[in-house]
Amino acid sequence: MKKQLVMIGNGMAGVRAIEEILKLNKEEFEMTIFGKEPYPNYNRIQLSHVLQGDTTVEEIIMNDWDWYKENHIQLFTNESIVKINPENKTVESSNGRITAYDKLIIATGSSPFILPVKGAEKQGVTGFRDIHDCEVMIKTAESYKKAVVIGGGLLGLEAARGLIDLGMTVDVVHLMPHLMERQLDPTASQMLQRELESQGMNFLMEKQTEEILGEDRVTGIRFTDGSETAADLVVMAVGIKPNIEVAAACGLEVNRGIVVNDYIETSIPDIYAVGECAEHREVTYGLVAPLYEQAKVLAETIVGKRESTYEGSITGTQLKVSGVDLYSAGEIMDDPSVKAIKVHNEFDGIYKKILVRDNKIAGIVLYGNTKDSSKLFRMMMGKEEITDLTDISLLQKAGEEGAEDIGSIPADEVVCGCNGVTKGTIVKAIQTQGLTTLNQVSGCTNAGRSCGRCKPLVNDILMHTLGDSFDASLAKDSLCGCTALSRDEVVEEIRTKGLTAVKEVMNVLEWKQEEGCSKCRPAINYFLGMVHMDAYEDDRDSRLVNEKMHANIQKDGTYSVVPRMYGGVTNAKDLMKIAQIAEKYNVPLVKLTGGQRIGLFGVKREDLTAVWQELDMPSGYAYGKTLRTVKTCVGSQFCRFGTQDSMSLGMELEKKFERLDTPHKVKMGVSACPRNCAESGIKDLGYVGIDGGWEIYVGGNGGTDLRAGDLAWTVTTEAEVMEYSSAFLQYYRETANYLERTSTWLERLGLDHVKAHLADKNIREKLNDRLDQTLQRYNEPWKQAIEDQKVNEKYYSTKEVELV
Ligand SMILES: Cc1cc2nc3c(=O)[nH]c(=O)nc-3n(C[C@H](O)[C@H](O)[C@H](O)COP(=O)(O)OP(=O)(O)OC[C@H]3O[C@@H](n4cnc5c(N)ncnc54)[C@H](O)[C@@H]3O)c2cc1C
Ligand SMILES: NC(=O)c1ccc[n+]([C@@H]2O[C@H](COP(=O)([O-])OP(=O)(O)OC[C@H]3O[C@@H](n4cnc5c(N)ncnc54)[C@H](O)[C@@H]3O)[C@@H](O)[C@H]2O)c1
Ligand code: SF4
Ligand code: FES
Repeated sequence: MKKQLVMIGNGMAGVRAIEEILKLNKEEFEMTIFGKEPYPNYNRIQLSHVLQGDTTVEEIIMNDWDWYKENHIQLFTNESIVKINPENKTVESSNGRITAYDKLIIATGSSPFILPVKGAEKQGVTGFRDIHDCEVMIKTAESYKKAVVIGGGLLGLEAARGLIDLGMTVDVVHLMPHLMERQLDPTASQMLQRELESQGMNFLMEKQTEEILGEDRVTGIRFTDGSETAADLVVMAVGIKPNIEVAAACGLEVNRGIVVNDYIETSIPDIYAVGECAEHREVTYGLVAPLYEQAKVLAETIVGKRESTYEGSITGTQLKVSGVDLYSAGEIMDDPSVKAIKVHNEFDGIYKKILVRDNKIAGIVLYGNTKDSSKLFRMMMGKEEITDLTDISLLQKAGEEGAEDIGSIPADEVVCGCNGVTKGTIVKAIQTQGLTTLNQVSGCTNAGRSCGRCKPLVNDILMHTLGDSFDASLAKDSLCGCTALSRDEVVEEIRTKGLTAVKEVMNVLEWKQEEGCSKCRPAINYFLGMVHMDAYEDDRDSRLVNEKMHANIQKDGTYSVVPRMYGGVTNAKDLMKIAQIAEKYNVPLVKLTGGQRIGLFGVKREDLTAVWQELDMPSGYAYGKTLRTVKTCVGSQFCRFGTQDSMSLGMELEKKFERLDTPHKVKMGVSACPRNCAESGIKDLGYVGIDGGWEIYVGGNGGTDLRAGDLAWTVTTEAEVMEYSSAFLQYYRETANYLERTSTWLERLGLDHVKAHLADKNIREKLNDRLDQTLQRYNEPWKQAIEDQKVNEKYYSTKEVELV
């Protein structure tokens, strides 16, 4: 009979230990896992990205329900273990279920530390630890405006960034004079604070919370100095405490965590503790890298190998906030026992500090450029002598950029810090197992499976190792958790099997979830339209919510109305009409948008159809994955510098491409001279007039991932502008991942590749033809709502609309 292995906790460290055990011996145990949360194993680290709106809960599931079935693991979710009985080797669950074990792993993780202040139990006070907390914050942000995050550590700052992204105003309350004082020295900390302030965070430093104010629900916070701040939501991010209660109650030796030895054994035979709940050599850890090391050792211990021991870890930290690049490891503070090598370039916002003791690196703090982090960490961990190195070779010149030279990275350098995976391991896996995609490399080596920061580098190693045989188009990432098929495979199946409807695609291609998810439904609808061109009937209900409504939902549940104004040009008649409607419907805000349009903000859902009917103007698609706006300068018609007629080209472009579905939003700019008043350099397609023609720039982006467009073509006529633009857009439509901007798409395929492909006149013509055919299928969306009562009722009556 197989031995019974029971695990308490279904989190990151515990399930990693199970994976390691399965790798060593699939047959030895019958496994049962109890998890307090109602989900299969998910990537807790990515909750910050869920909150920041970069990913969804579905996408962060690491081992789905099928994985447990396939590995014959009995999983009880929503069921906590309340008691361990070491005498008769059983555990008891919150449902009263008694389960016997031969070996028991405790992997209960930690809970957020909630400050024991008056009012901490009020509604609107939460920690940030699990999917539920994340959902509470997202929901709160729908109806409330002001959040206060207590704690300026890693978690607090990532939470604050997410809450800003959700539209809330955020105060971060911090006890100490400097943020992240355990990871950064004051210089780096101040640089971080300045950056975060520029992103909209407000800091209340050196404040100690005394009381959470409000009746049932929080309304504010009072500090010990008597000052107060208002709050609709309070997120406590002041550290964590290991979950040790059940372990302590059964007589296990506990301190801050459950005490384990170098084999990850507790004080009672056949009971083990791993992860944040475990304490090893008086240290508990709160990052996955050391926990995964523990998991590996534990697996060997449990299968009786007992070869490796866990010796403790030094950890490196990074913050997952876009626009912030920082890294720290080891010691951080200058003191008489260490010498520091520092580079501080205030112009480029770069700070690098290495602390050296006895000619060996003792600590690293990097801000603004963390390219050297792996190299320095390896040197620190290997206790390398640095006597022969110059300061410059240790710390590359601040601000020095350039592509990573993959060939020069030594094989033993750790590429994925979370999972301790070296370049050598990745290269070997690619070569020996014939891997061709990032997903496969992650699956085999674990690299990239946790915080995800190393993924670009792992991908570069993949490309470098495969050399000429690397084919970007083959690089396979599955479309979403509902299918193992990649984007390209789904598109191919649509073409070859002649699939014509979203549901049909999901049925025929055996989607794991019958209804799909918010990631795949809009993508499939887009692919179907792209493949079948004018023959496809759009599935409106599969679209993202703003597209489904043909209006952007605002944070208070009202909508915006942005009529089309070709090239940003309007006239007195339209302006009067807009003004009258704004007055008639009490529109609270009339504002010029960044794309030179007039937006009416705060329109009630039930007024939308009437507003559009009275406007009698085309929709500006300010909400869509489509051409948004073509921004133009006044150009040769009025400006004395203008060499070309930018307004007329802008209007022509906008009239041609309006309503076209694209993988992501597309913006254009037309400037009539290189002074570039229409900011053509940061548009997906930007045009700059020069003597005798136009320069066409592609792949620019003025948003979060700022990118200057690349000059792709210089042409002489407007007809050529239209031909190249159509070809470029259609090639992007046909090859980009859904929700991939032209900037990332272009970086992925490479400018040279795109230019070479479109250099062929024949190819350009075919792309133009397919785009023209597709354009024939679009109608003015508001006309349909105005004319069709059913559509009007379905989407614009005051009944709740199901959000995708
Ligand atoms: C928002 C956020 C961002 C993070 N970002 C990073 C990062 O960038 N890098 C990094 O390295 N780390 C990060 N971390 C920390 C990392 O997620 C944790 O270190 C890791 O998840 C700990 O794994 P664990 O298995 O010990 O605990 P957990 O993942 O918390 O798993 C423990 C599980 O046990 C369950 N449980 C507890 N008691 C019982 C019981 N009695 N019965 C049954 N089940 C029980 C819990 O509900 C939980 O599901 C982050 C954490 C958060 C919250
Ligand atoms: N990027 C990452 O690696 C990452 C991201 C999120 C969370 N985490 C992990 O999650 C865990 C929890 O993170 P955390 O930031 O809560 O813990 P933490 O202990 O790292 O930081 C807590 C911060 O709160 C401050 N603080 C303490 N009491 C306070 C008070 N009364 N008022 C104001 N500030 C106070 C502390 O000075 C400290 O800077 C940690 O283990 C962390 O490593 C890691
Ligand atoms: S880009 Fe040149 S032509 Fe256009 S408005 Fe500016 S200065 Fe005038
Ligand atoms: S460094 Fe975090 S997943 Fe690789």
